[in-house]
This record gives sequence, structure tokens and C-alpha cells, in this order.
Amino acid sequence: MICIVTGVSGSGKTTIGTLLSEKIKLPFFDADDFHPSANVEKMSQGIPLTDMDRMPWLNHLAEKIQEWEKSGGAILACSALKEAYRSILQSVPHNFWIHLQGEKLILEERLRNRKNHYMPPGLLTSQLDTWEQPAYGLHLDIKKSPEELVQTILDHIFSESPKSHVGIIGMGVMGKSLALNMAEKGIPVAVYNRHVPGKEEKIASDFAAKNQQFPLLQGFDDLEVFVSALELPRKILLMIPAGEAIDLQIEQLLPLINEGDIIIDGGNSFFEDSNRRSDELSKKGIHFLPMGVSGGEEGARKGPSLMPSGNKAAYDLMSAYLEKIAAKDKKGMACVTYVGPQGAGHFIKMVHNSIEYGEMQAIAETVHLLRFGLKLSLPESAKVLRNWITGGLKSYFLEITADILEIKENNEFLLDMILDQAEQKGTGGWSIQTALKYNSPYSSLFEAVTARQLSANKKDRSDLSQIFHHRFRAFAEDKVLMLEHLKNAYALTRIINHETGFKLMQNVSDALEWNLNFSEIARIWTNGCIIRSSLMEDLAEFFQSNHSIFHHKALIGKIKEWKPDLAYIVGMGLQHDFALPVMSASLNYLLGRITDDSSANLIQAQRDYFGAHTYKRKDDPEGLPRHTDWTTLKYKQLNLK
Ligand SMILES: NC(=O)C1=CN([C@@H]2O[C@H](COP(=O)(O)OP(=O)(O)OC[C@H]3O[C@@H](n4cnc5c(N)ncnc54)[C@H](OP(=O)(O)O)[C@@H]3O)[C@@H](O)[C@H]2O)C=CC1
Ligand SMILES: O=C(CO)[C@H](O)[C@H](O)COP(=O)(O)O
Repeated sequence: MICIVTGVSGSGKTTIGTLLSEKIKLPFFDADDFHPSANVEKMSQGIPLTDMDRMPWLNHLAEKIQEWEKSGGAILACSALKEAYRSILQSVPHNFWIHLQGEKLILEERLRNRKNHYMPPGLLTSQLDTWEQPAYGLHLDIKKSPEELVQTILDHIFSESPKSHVGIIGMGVMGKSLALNMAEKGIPVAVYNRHVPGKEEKIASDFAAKNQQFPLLQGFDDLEVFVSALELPRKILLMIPAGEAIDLQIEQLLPLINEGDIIIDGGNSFFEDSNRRSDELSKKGIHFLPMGVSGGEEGARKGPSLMPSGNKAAYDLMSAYLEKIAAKDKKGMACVTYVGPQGAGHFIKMVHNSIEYGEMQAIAETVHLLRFGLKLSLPESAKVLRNWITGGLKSYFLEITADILEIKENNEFLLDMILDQAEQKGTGGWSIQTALKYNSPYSSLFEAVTARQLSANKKDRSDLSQIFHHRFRAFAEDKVLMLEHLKNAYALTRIINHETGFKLMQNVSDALEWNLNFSEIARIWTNGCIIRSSLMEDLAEFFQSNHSIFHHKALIGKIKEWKPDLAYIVGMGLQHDFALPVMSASLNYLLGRITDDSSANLIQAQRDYFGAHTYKRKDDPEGLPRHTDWTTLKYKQLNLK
């Protein structure tokens, strides 16, 4: 947008232009600064400029206006007294004209008070005589204060300009991609990024300026102006880091928005924070939609999996937009569904990420075995994974891993140059915290988090590796047979990880009465998201009539068939000094779930022995808890006193 502030000397063009520039974060230029030196000389001697004098100056300004428009817009203060001058400055299709006008007495007084300016007050009369009243633009009386005038300009800009349907705050990896996705799908979208002077400046307006091929995209660097550019009820999507940043951003938004407006948190927030925010915002009449988003940068740009929850009426207002930008499943349905109340969307996203952690770690363990147990090169390992993909184990993670194993930088495999310290932002840990709170066994996915923690202390590992002379030892067994075992072991680990995650979702859904629909959840995870796979497609159908993966008829057969492979690989791997935390924990989890006569009777006996914690009997499982005086019994049986 190009705003041209016109008026005679003393009308306040520079004051208004500068204030406006601060508000809408567009650069301010004073046309006087572009005069050739001959003109400046003439004006300072009190000689009025002729039209001939002005022509090169106006033509130069017209070129600058085109340049500024390309880089996102500008505010220009220019007397532009005659229509002929203004028509030269109309070098882009939509200049926004602001004409400052006022009584001669006010203008004279202002000019008298001016210091260090080459325009003698005597020229005012000549300017006023030259002024041709334009029949367009915004005409403002300079009697009002500069702040009032700027507010009127802002109101005018935003009532005139088409309102955006959705606003996005946070122009990071995800926010940018979602904004382009929306603009491409025909959704007018306004974007904003925080403004930190000297550090984070003009992020949103620069982003919009760089993407002018998307005319529905508008960038704002002032929160108030961004908010006023949105249609009512406002729909504001936050794509910023989880935690305090979300609370602070909501706090800044509240004075600027109205009851009935919608705030969507599309980040990876902890669902209990989202529950709290849902309650707090609903008391203020603001609709809150906690929404999980998966798919990374590419998914967000081309079609993510979306997991919205919270206020249902607000979801209904958002659903058309979400369906437009989401990935599509095999049947062409959008990978978005209303998940449930409160922070249910963030809850399932958290579990999604935890399954993601498990899947990543299981693949990392598998690749380690391929490389250092079976002694395959990186391209050979990639080939194995690609065979598995076409051999029934299709998944996004296997696909990107196969790519990673082959990619070189400066003729060296990039993977081998990456430091082996895994980072994490929180969702894996929150899942464990939640699993503990809701008493849901989570060992295999817990181990995926622990493995990242262990990896983090590289120095400690390097030192201890020397002390313990740790070396991976290669397998001597037949490679073809080992590969078959490994494929099945990995495939079973993947099933167990999914069961662990879905079981947590079931337990929390029951406890909080969220009534989560697991078939829908699996369906929206079949495309767009990071854990999409052939297994997920299978689960979307299976969950239509069942609730536990371990009761899936086809999978029961596979679990039975692959259990010995997993046991074999875990045994072999451990014996050859490979840490296999997720593979071994998933086998233990499975065995824990399928063992009837477990060792827990001994735990209960021990608890009762040392702490009188009581136990129940096998022959009376529903009966009252019992306690045994173990010491007395012991002495009695040993005939001791
Ligand atoms: N990357 C991914 O694959 C995925 C990320 N997510 C989640 O989406 C959210 C955004 O992630 P992503 O885009 O990757 O993150 P980035 O780090 O790329 O971007 C974060 C954005 O938030 C802004 N920001 C940072 N701190 C604050 C603050 N205190 N107040 C306001 N704005 C702030 C940043 O602005 P500035 O430039 O000024 O620092 C930036 O625009 C996160 O919750 C993330 O976990 C969800 C799914 C996938
Ligand atoms: O949500 C995601 C994908 O679904 C993000 O990529 C996630 O933030 C990655 O988590 P972490 O940084 O903890 O590995």
C-alpha cells in the first residue's frame, strides 16, 4: 500500500506521515528530500517553483512509488498541489490519498514556529492559490490532534480495505506455510509477527511483500492494525511456541478483540494448559479452539492434518477454512475433524508426537543394527528400508529415513556429520507425565524420551565409552535371515507403539468423558501428518468397530508370528552391545499385556510383608483386601517363637 499525504506547507504532512508509519510499519519518505539541488536552492531563496522545475522531481517520485510498492509499500509526504502533479504520482493502481487541509491562520502560525526549514512563510499564499481540491481520497481538517487524525486514517484504511477472513500470528516455519496454504486456497489471510525493535522488524509485512503472487495475503507489523483488518467474528490462529508465549499473546489480544471472536492455538501446547485457557476465555466470551497441527513445514504448506477441539460453535465457523487447507484422505475427505471438548485436540496431538518419538527411535535402532550389526553401507540400508516400504510397511518416517541415509553434502554422507544429541520440545515428556497421571502403561514410548535424554550428554557418553571399551559387535549370522527377523521385529515394535499411544488416549478419554472417536482420529492421521502409514490406514477402518489394537484379528496373527523375531533381535542386539530401548521395551510391554500369571503376586506379597499394604486373593478377586501377619506365620511354620 502506498499512502500519499498531501497538503501545503505547515499542514502537518511529516508529523502525520511519521505517526502513521509507526502504526502500520511502512517506511516514511518526505518528497522534499527528493528535490534536485537546483529546486532546493530556488525554494530557500523564496522563489516559487515552476511546473517545469517540478517535472523531473515528480517523475522520479513516480518511479520510487513503484519501487516502494514492490517492497511492501510506503508513506510519502508530498504537497502535490495540482491534479497534474498527483496524476504523475498515481504510478501504481491504488494509491491511498490523505489530504491535510486547514485555515490559513493555523498554517501561518505553524510556519512561524518552524525552525531549520528552508520554506519561508511567504510562500504559503502562493501554495494555497495553486492548490486544486481533489475529489477523491480522505480529506482531514488539521484542527484535530495528530493522534486523532491518524486514528481516522487507520479506521478509513481498514473500513475501505477488504477484511481478511483469518489472521495468523507467528511467521515462523508453520505460520508462514499455513498462511500461503490459505492464500492459495482462496482464503483472505492477514499475518502478523511480533515486533522487537532492532531484532524482529517488519517480519510479516516483508513476508507478504515477498509473496505478492498471493494477493489475498496481507502483512501487518502492528497488532492493533492486524486485528482491525479481520472480519467479524475474528478468527485468529496462533502459530507460536507453547507455554508462556501463548498466555502473553492472548493477554495482548484481549483488549483488541470482542466477545464471539475466535482464538485458535495451532501450536504444540500442553493440553492441560489448553483446558485452563478454554475455561478462562469462555468466561470472557471468547471462543477458544486448541488445535493440533501435524505435517511439518511441507504439510502446513500443502495440506496438514488438523486436530481442532474446544468450542464447537466456533469450530463450525472455522471448519470450511480448515477443510480447505487440510490434507485429504484416500477417499478425498479432509484430514480434519472436531476432536472433542477443551484441549482434546492438543491432547491427541501430544500422543501423536509421542508415537512419533517411538517410531523415530525404533527406526533409529533398526538403522543402527543394519549398519553396525549387519555391516550394511548407508545406501544399502536405505535400499532395505525401501524394500520394506514396498513390502507392506509404508510410512512417511521410513520414506524420509531412506532419503536421509542416501543424502550427501560435499561428497560425504550428511547423517555421519550430524552430532548424535537428540533434542526435544516437550510433547514426549508431557505424554509420559499424562500416562503416569492416568495410570496408563507407557514403557515403550517412555523409552523413546529417555533415549533422547541419554543421547544429550555426549561428553559423558564418550568418556564412559572409553572406560567400558564399548564397541558394537557385528552379527555373524546369515544376513538374509537377519534382515527378515529385523523387518518383522521393527514392524511389531511399530504396532506396539501405536497400541501404547491409543490406549493412553482411550484411558484419558474415559476419565475426562471426552468420548474420543478413534476411527476419526486414525483417519485424520492417514495423510498430512508425520505418523501417516499403511498401519494408520488399517487402524482407521479397524477402530470403526473395535477399540484395542491387540484385538485386531489380522494383527493378532502378525503379532504372534513376529513376536519371536522381536525377541530374537532384542536378544541378539543386546548381546552385541546395541542399546535397543524402544524395541526391548515394546517387547516387554507386549509380554506384560499378554501374560496371565504374572509376577505381580510377589510384589503384592512383598508390599504386604513390609508395609501391611494388603492384597487380594486369586480365589476371591472382588473380595475385601487381606492382610497377613507374615512374620508370625513364618515363625509358626518354622516352629519358632
Ligand atoms: N515445526 C514443526 O514441524 C511443527 C511445529 N508445531 C508447533 O507450532 C508452533 C510454531 O512452530 P514453528 O513455526 O516451527 O516455530 P518457529 O520457531 O519457526 O516460529 C515461532 C514463531 O513464533 C514467534 N514467537 C516466538 N516467541 C514468541 C513470543 N514470545 N510471542 C509471540 N511470538 C513469538 C516467532 O517470532 P520471531 O520470529 O519474532 O522469533 C516465530 O514467528 C510451535 O508450538 C510448534 O511446536 C506444530 C507442528 C509441527
Ligand atoms: O509436532 C511436530 C510434528 O508433528 C513437531 O515437529 C514437533 O515439535 C517435534 O517435536 P520435538 O522437537 O520434540 O522432536
